[in-house]
Amino acid sequence: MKMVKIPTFDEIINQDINFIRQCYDSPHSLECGACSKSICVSLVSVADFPSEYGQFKILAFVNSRDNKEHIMVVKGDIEDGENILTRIHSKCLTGDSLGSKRCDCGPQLHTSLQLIEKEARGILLYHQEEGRGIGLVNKLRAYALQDYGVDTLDANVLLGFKPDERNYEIPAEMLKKIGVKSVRLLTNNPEKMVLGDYGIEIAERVPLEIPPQQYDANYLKTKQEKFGHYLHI
Ligand SMILES: Nc1nc2c(ncn2[C@@H]2O[C@H](COP(=O)(O)OP(=O)(O)OP(=O)(O)O)[C@@H](O)[C@H]2O)c(=O)[nH]1
Ligand SMILES: [Zn+2]
Repeated sequence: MKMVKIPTFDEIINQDINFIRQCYDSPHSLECGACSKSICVSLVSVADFPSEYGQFKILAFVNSRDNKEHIMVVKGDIEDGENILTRIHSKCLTGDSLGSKRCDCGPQLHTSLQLIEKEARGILLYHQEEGRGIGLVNKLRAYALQDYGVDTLDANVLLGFKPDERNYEIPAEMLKKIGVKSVRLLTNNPEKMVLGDYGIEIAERVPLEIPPQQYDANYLKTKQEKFGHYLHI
């Protein structure tokens, strides 16, 4: 067997991306005793990520609170950290991976990656908040309630949750970690504009509207009417 020297992860992270070199200087470890913030993230791997949308880098992070894993797909030179086309995509196993027609998540994910590729620069951050933060099983229970005519907001409440349990602290920390200062955020969701409160400037909101289809029309209508999403339907 031909022997090759396998670098350490520190070396891998440092070797070819300048912006990552800067952020990896962070002294904070996974158990972040050193950090005064309520949470911080560590960048733990970077690898090439060729996909059907183009050539990207894929970055892996873990957070200091519960060691949960987070990923980010990065395109192009983002070293200046300014005005970066960014999508914070909340996990949706059913829509992202199984082709669900109950929601617009799958098409939003694919469109985001296409737009980032077209611009030759940008970030897709995959936010580990399945079902608006209630988890997969509870989302599927919410679906069952919706099958009896309850809308997505009321279904969450009937299950004992807030209408939306997500927050954007970890995404903001991940973006700061790689030197991002301002973003052009791909979203229709006014709640995501809170990113500004966590120290990431939102230079612009870029709409990401997917036309309603047979099975997601009510879901999108509820997003517009009850969650205040900027949708034109
Ligand atoms: N609780 C619950 N979550 C859902 C339901 N349908 C989709 N989701 C989740 O909703 C999340 C997407 O959030 P949305 O509020 O639809 O949209 P958004 O990502 O906040 O807004 P955009 O940035 O405009 O896409 C994903 O995590 C999905 O898994 C549902 O009926 N109930
Ligand atoms: Zn979805």
